[in-house]
Order: sequence, then structure tokens, then C-alpha cells
Amino acid sequence: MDDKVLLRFLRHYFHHADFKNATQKEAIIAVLKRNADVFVSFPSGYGRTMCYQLPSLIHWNKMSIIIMPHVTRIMSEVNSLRRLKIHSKVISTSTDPSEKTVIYDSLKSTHTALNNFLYVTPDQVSTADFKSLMSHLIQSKKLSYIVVDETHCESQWIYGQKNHEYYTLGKLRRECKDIPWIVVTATAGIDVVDFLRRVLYMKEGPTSFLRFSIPCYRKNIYYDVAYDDIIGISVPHLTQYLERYLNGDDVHRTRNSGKPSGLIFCKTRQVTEQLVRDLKQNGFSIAAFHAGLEDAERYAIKDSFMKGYYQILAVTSTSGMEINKPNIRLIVHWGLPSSITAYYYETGQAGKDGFPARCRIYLTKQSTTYYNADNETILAAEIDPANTIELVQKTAKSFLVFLHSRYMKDYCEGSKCRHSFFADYFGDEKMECIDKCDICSIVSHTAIQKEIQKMGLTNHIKNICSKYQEMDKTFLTTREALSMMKVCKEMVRVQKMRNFESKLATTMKNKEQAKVRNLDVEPIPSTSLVENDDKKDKDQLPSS
Ligand SMILES: Nc1ncnc2c1ncn2[C@@H]1O[C@H](COP(=O)(O)OP(=O)(O)OP(=O)(O)O)[C@@H](O)[C@H]1O
Repeated sequence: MDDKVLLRFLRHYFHHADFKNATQKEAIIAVLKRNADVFVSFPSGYGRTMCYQLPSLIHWNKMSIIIMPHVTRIMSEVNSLRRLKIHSKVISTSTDPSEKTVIYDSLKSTHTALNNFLYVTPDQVSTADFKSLMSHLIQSKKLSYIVVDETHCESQWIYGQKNHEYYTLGKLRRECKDIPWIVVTATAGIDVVDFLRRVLYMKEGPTSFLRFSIPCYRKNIYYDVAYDDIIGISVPHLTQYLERYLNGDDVHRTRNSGKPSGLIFCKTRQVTEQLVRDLKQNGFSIAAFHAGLEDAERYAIKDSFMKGYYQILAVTSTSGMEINKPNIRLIVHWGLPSSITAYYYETGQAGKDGFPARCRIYLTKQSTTYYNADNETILAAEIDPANTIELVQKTAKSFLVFLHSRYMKDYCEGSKCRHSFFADYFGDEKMECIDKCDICSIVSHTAIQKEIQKMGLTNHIKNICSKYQEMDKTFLTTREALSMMKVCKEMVRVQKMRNFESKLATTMKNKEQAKVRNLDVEPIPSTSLVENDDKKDKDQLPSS
């Protein structure tokens, strides 16, 4: 299809002026052809949903099945489509049986207008009704795509669970070989891609399996770690942080996205409740959001958060992944996340609108004691091929949990740029973080002093440097360093200007005198004045 026509469809259905990025466009074109299985992995906010929604709509006389794990995510998708007057149906764990029958019957009826999308949760795929619908759609050539979306929410939990619903999806795949499968996920390492390919029986070969991915580097996100032995992990510290980055002047605010909000990921439901009690006392509008709440209460809390009545939610990992809000400015992990993948996905909730957001782990001593080199050796020794398969599986699983936490420990305690850590972990290309994490954004005082010395130190500049030293700052943030350099540069410029003006004044005076004496004087070129001054400044430098 011609680019112009494709763009016209995008504008017509979604009112977007252009593709969000080149990869989105390439993926859409590939999906549209319906001759290959397609794997799409983009970081949050890069528009991966569009990669199947637009092609499905262009094949207007067919229907696509979208399999997604979370009902709340499905509903938010369906509501967005509804606002665009695009019809879809939902069959999930929570759909009433009588309603299910009505939906299935209507989807099979030739008299009802075709819905473009049917959203289902994975558990529905093995039901007789669903299978019957599939046969009907295949026979009547009305099935466009089978999409497995949000797989990142699942892939980290399905390893080693043989009976998991995703294995059922693999069966479905074998039953409808001719329908293209589109698998959509957030950033995925090659191991996850391989795992999903295998379990979902995706096609093989360079023309039958196409992968579109965008590197994991999200430049609007600032990552850091706070250690309790340095700051003393405590609610007051967290309170200050939330206050500063949710309500303070530094917070990015957009006109349309309302009050900035935040998520605090906690290890257990009890911790979410406790934190809510503590933070409420400090005046935050906050609620706990986890699987232990009644459905109605969960719905009410989520709705209040989406509308901005609650500014913060304290969440458990699974529940936190159900949220989809563009203006989340802060993601806090209260304790160590379970794995790098989980941490990356959970922080994917921050800054989906593309504006700056911050992600911080509050690392307590306690939260790193899970990792212990002795345990690792014991576990490794226990993986003995002579053991029963169940025992090997069990030990291997504990070993995997261990391994994940070891990576997390390396992330927190190492001195590698946080973004580079993710890039290496997911096998992505190298990127330049510069000042988008705590590791990169601290500049040693010596380094900055050397830089300033290169400019030429005057007494004023020396004073500025010593002020920082008085403040006992061994490290400066990039912003502090840059503003200090700016001030120094300005001073050097003013100093040079003053010198230049005084030399010019002397020259003019000489010229006047020469005129009086009827003598010709060569004007002094300004550059030489500056260069001379540079030398003079350098000569004044103290040795470093
Ligand atoms: N071509 C486009 N132009 C402008 N905005 C777009 C375009 N495609 C998608 N978007 C918008 O970008 C945002 C993110 O897209 P989408 O919901 O598909 O994100 P995602 O990559 O699936 O991430 P997540 O599911 O983690 O939110 C949405 O608000 C969507 O409407």
C-alpha cells in the first residue's frame, strides 16, 4: 500500500498526523501484508498497539482476536477505541456466562455488523465456545489476525509453569496455521523472544518471522537508587522526595495531563497498607491498590487515580502493571524489585507521555540480604541430573529467582550507568545517557575544577569553587556543574571584555595623541587582545 494512503487511514481512524516513529510504520506495513508472523517489542509509549490496530481496521471486513492478560488493560483499550467510534467486544474471566453466549452468538451471526476486535483473556481460549467461534471465523474467512498483546506482563511469570495458559495459546496457533500471529511486548531480551516464539509456535525463517524492535533507552526517564546506609531509609525521606518531584517546582507539568502522579511498588500487600497509613499522615492523597481488595473497591481506587483524586498509589507488582496513565512522573520501588526485567517493565509506567519522569529504588540493607554467595553455591550443587525431574525443576526455579536478584543487586550496587545496564541486559545498542541517571550525573569536583581551569581562573572563579568546597561537596550534579561552568564562562567573558575595553581605550587615547602629533597608529586586532588575555589568565592559574 502506498505511503500516502496508509497515512490517510491513520488520520481517518486515529486522528494522528503521522507515524510515531519509523519502526511503527515499518511494522504496520509488514503486518498489513498478512504473510508472516510479526514480533513487535517497543518500550512503553512508543505506540506498539497501533502496529496491529491500524492493519486490522484496514482489513475492514475481517475481525482480529486480541489476547491480553489483564481485564483492566483490555477495558482501557476498548474505551479508547470507543471514543474513536471503533467497535469491539470483550470476553474475559469476569464476563457473565449469559452475556458471553449473547456475544458469541452475535459474532457468528451474519446479520450483525462485524466488530473489528474481539478482546479475550488467555483463560478463554481453551473454552468450547471460543473454539467454535474460531472455526466459524476461519471457515468464513473472516479472521484477520491473532494478536497476543502485553506479553511482557506475563513472560516473566510463565517460565517453568507447564500448565500455564500461554501453552494453550501454542495449541491454538497449531490449529490455525494460516492466520498471521502478531506478538506484542515491551522491550524483550533475546531469551524472552525465543521463549515466546517457542511456546506460541510462531513461524520460523527470515521471511516468515519478522521482528520489529526499538531500543530500551528512554531518554525522558531519570533512574537512581537511594541506599539506607547513606540517607537512612525512612518515610520522611520518601515524603520529601514525593513532595519535591510531584508537587515541587521541578516537576514537569502539561496543560492537558492534570496533576502529576506517582506509583510506589511494594513487596507485599501489608507494606502497601502500612505505607499508605504513613504517607496519609503527611498529607498525600494516596491509596493501596492490590489483589486483596474487592473488585468494586479496586475499580473505585483505580478510577480515582485515573481522574487525579488520588495522586499516589502504593501497589504490588501485578496490580501496578494494570495501570495505564500517561502523566506518571514518579515510580518508586520500596525495596528491591524481583528482577531487571520486572523493574524495567514496572518503570515503563513512568513518563508515557514522553515528558520527564523519575524512577528510584529505595534500597534497604534488609532487601539485599536475600542474596548470599553461599546460597548460590548450594543451589548450583543441588541441580543434580540424578535428582527427580520435579526436584531439578524446583531447584532450577529457586536458582533463577536467585540469579534475578543477583542482577538486581549488581544494578543497585554497581557503578555502571543505569541505562547502559538495561541496554546490556536486553542486548541493545550502546547509548549516551549523559545525565539521565545518578551514576552519570555526578561529576567529581576535581574534574569540574580542571575543566574550569582550562577556561582560565580569575579570583572570582576561585571563590566560586571554594564556596562549593565549603559546602563539602565532593560531587556535583551535572546541572550544578553546568551552571557553575556557565557562571565561570560568563566571568571569563566579562573579564576579557573589560581588559579589551581598557586596552581599546588606551589605544584610542594613543591614537588621539598620535593624531595630535600627526602620526599614524595601526589599530590592534581584537582577537589578539583576547588571545593575550587568555594567556594572561592561564598564567594566573594555580597548579591543580
Ligand atoms: N502515530 C502516532 N502518533 C501520535 N501518537 C500515537 C501514534 N501511535 C500511537 N500513539 C499514542 O502513543 C501512546 C502510546 O501508545 P500505546 O498505547 O500503543 O503504547 P504502548 O507502546 O503500547 O505502551 P504501553 O502499553 O506501555 O502504554 C498512546 O497515547 C497512543 O495513542
